[in-house]
Amino acid sequence: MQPVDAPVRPVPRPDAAVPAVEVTGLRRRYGAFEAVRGISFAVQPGEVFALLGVNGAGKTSALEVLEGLARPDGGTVRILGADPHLERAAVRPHLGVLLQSSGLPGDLSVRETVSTWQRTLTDPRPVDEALGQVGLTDRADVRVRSLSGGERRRLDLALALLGRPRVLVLDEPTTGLDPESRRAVWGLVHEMVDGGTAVVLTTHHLEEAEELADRIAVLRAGLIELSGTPAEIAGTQPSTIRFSLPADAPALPALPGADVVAPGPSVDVHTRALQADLTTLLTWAADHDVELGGLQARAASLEQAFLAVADGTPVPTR
Ligand SMILES: Nc1ncnc2c1ncn2[C@@H]1O[C@H](COP(=O)(O)OP(=O)(O)OP(=O)(O)O)[C@@H](O)[C@H]1O
Repeated sequence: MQPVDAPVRPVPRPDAAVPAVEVTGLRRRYGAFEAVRGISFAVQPGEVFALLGVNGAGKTSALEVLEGLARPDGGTVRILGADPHLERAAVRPHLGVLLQSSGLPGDLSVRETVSTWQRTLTDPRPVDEALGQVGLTDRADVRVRSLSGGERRRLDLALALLGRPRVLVLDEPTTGLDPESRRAVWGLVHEMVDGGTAVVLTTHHLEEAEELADRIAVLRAGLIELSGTPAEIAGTQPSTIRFSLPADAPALPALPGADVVAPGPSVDVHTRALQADLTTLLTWAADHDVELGGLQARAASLEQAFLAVADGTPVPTR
């Protein structure tokens, strides 16, 4: 077996046609329990890939293998063509990692923490630039233990970005951040991606996945249940037309294939033919001089698709 941290072949240059991240049939076990049960995906330079899933779905267990912190129990992981565990010395200079909890020493100041980290890197950003990026310039001389939770998270992110990584792995990057800081983090991720960095992230904020991710995989019990662009994933669920009817309205027209839920005057039509069914309803309403009160028509959201996977509702294959 190759010793950990042995000098190994360098990773390919940025212009090489190698996926930034390639995960094939990844499995991760804790004793008899298999937390990740054979997942595969690839992420290209300049792409953001989000792993979503309810608590315990296996996201962190998978990310720890990408980060080189754990070995797979099956399958392979390659970061820039190299094994992040066995070829750690080659991968590490190009990999930025934001763990779910970082455990930084509390008695160092923010500046000392960044300077210490900087010494382990080959081409780090200057400390002031790193602190400015995450809005911690004014907190540079404060001890880490005195930072708020959100400030500490931003320091974690500064450390992840410090080495100008080609691959960035972010485990719940904005948990605990206020809405303004969250937007600032999104801006930083966009900047990194524009510079060609590949990003793999997990989040419980679906609007974050919608904002950042080019592609998403939804994990359930260690398996990828659904994957695609945010729009493709949302599109696995029916759209909804919602309105209310006056008491004397005639019977609704037939809407073949739609699910019509009308517990009283309010009506929900769940449909995979939004435009056709909306046209039928509007024509019917005009013909019968009926007003569709509070009419709304909306495509399904990522949240609906996510909840359907979490509930174990079968997702139609496309
Ligand atoms: N060290 C461990 N020993 C035993 N089981 C573990 C260990 N770490 C994680 N697990 C289990 O593996 C499963 C997946 O955990 P993991 O932390 O990967 O989930 P997750 O999707 O990241 O969840 P969360 O959203 O809560 O962070 C869970 O059932 C968890 O209890």
